[in-house]
Amino acid sequence: MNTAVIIGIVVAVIVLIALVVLGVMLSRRRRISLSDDSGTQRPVDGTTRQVDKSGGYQAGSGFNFSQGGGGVGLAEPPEPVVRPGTERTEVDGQPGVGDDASVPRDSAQRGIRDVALPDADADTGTQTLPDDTTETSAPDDVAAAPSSAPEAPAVEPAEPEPAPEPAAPEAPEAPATSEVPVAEPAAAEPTAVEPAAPEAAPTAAPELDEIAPTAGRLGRLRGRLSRSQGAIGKSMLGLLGAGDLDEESWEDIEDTLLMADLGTASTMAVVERLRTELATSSVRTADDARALLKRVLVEQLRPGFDRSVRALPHAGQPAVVLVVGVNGTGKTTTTGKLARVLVADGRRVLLGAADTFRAAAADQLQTWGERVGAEVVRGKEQADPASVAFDAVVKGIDHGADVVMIDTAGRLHTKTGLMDELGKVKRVVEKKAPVDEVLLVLDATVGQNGLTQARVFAEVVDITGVVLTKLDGTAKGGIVFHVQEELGVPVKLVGLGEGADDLAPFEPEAFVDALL
Ligand SMILES: Nc1nc2c(ncn2[C@@H]2O[C@H](COP(=O)(O)OP(=O)(O)OP(=O)(O)O)[C@@H](O)[C@H]2O)c(=O)[nH]1
Repeated sequence: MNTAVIIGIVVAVIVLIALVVLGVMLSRRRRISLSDDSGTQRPVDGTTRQVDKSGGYQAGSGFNFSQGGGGVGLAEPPEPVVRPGTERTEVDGQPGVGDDASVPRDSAQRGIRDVALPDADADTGTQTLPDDTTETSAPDDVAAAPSSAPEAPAVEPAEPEPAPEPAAPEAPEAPATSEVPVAEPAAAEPTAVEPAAPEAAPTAAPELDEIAPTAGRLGRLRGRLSRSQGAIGKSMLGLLGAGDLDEESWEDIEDTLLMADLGTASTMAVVERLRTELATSSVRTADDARALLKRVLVEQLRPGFDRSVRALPHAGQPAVVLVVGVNGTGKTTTTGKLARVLVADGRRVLLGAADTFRAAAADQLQTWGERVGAEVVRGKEQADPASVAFDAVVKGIDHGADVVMIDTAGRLHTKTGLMDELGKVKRVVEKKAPVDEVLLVLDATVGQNGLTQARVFAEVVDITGVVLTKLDGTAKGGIVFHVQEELGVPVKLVGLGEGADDLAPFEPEAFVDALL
């Protein structure tokens, strides 16, 4: 073998080795960039922190957001949702005005015409809204069917014929000025949100609110629970601290819990645990009684539940949050309050005003959006809500929003047509993107009636979390126990006032602390 051949072989070997090394380096670099996109989250307590990529993170005792898309499950899976079955005819205590409760819930439902939507992928990136106002119009087939438009309600919305599922509205090319419609918040200063004005904004940027720190809100708002504090905490501690408990005292304890709306199952479970614990451990002081009661109540609140709100983007798409509930429970207010928290967390939020019955509802949401720097997609009055929700999600995807929150119209759970319409809103949205979170907003002051509502909503749209509002106005904070027990769905957020920052993540320990 001559020298030239040997040199040739050596060169070939070196080139081969170099190629292998290069290949390994390239594959490593690709792996890093792939897993790098969603790992940095900005907690809402004002610090910047790297978190694991498992989806959820704990921002101190602040709000806890996670990714949906099936990646984040419940730490403690809920028991199966209780289906109402024949109980759907239960209408005791329901509002009577215009109520169609006399229509049996299990009677044949009016059909919903399926109209083919464009392929989910086919129009991604091309669909835009017609103009900067972000107002969407009902698809032609909906607009052309005035019989489906409900009468403007005096007390409650009249039951409309469900409109046909809309085809995605054909939208003309958007003008260049609407290229960046989702405000980019200043993530570095989460408590004083300064989103950059969208390029399209023709007027001066609206004055943005300062957002109260989100960490430890439940603790700070504990005074708001004073009414429940008296009804549960003080009464129970008084009874437990009275020394040896005879049967009559145990009955008083039971009554106290029932009156605070814990519901029979939770009341029995709490009493049982207290009896067992008192038989085996000595409770001599008020502190002992408090510690025991706290332990038992916290356990009953299932601390293992995953209460994170699935509002983080995943797979390159925004999270989709649907907010549902009966009239006046606080859906719009909650949507606005939560948008504030998300914006403070550095998220791009887009709000969909799918309440097309009341123009005031969309205006209300628009005001919230302007105050926090979140864009609002709204429809014409009486437009098909499913169409508006669909448009909002399309726009959220097109413009790189992190989360699209859809505020739906209040509807009585006893109204078959309105409940069908809500089911349709979810189905239509899901043709574009999965709905990650369905938050049922329940007014805590209505007590047991809230449970009846919750059962029907759970059946129609598979709720994933409950927001209990107006806990500041009731002595019946025990409804939290009942809702979870009955639905197997976690209470994720609580409303503790009308103020923009009076929304807190629900934390069993802090909640029980506030009660005792
Ligand atoms: N005290 C108190 N009031 C609240 C709370 N949440 C909402 N509200 C008030 O409840 C009222 C109704 O709130 P909305 O957000 O308009 O309710 P909604 O469910 O969107 O109403 P509809 O769209 O008509 O169904 C408003 O006056 C809110 O300020 C809360 O946590 N505490």
